[in-house]
Amino acid sequence: MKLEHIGIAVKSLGVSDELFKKLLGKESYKKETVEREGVVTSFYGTGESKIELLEANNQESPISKFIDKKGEGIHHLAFGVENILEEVERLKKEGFQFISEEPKEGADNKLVVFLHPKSTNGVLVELCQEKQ
Ligand SMILES: CC[C@@H](C(=O)O)C(=O)SCCNC(=O)CCNC(=O)[C@H](O)C(C)(C)COP(=O)(O)OP(=O)(O)OC[C@H]1O[C@@H](n2cnc3c(N)ncnc32)[C@H](O)[C@@H]1OP(=O)(O)O
Ligand SMILES: [Co+2]
Repeated sequence: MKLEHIGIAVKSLGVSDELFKKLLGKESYKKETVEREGVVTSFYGTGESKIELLEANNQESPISKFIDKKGEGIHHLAFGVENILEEVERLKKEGFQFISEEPKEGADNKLVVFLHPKSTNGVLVELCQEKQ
């Protein structure tokens, strides 16, 4: 597995895009809304991995809840896999708990699933596979 992206919960993409543009010395290469997750995303390439900024677009969004409880900051780690269904089966056998085992459409042309942070040392983990 490779670290594909780090998801960062932000209150305002307008503000945080300015900050990350200054920090990384480059523009976001893509902005995409994923309605099902209640998020607007903005991506930055950083070598082999990416930074995914996440702003909530409604009050029920996981990002709204996260920011209300913990404030802005690292929200999840995403690992890129070749075959997401095989990885789900492998990790289930290892005792990990999934929020949902069925891969769903994520951002940036990916299928995604999430492991529950309670089974991964308090860190929300996403698995993602490039869509064919
Ligand atoms: C853009 C698409 C995609 C991509 O392509 O990259 C994305 O990245 S989408 C990102 C947003 N989507 C998600 O986060 C989906 C998965 N998350 C969830 O299903 C939920 O957020 C959750 C993890 C199941 C928590 O939901 P819920 O139980 O309703 O919220 P609570 O606020 O009650 O939290 C329960 C418990 O979990 C802790 N928690 C919540 N979020 C995180 C987190 N990101 N990292 C670590 N821990 C988290 C929360 O603190 C609570 O803990 P306790 O207080 O100890 O019970
Ligand atoms: Co993500």
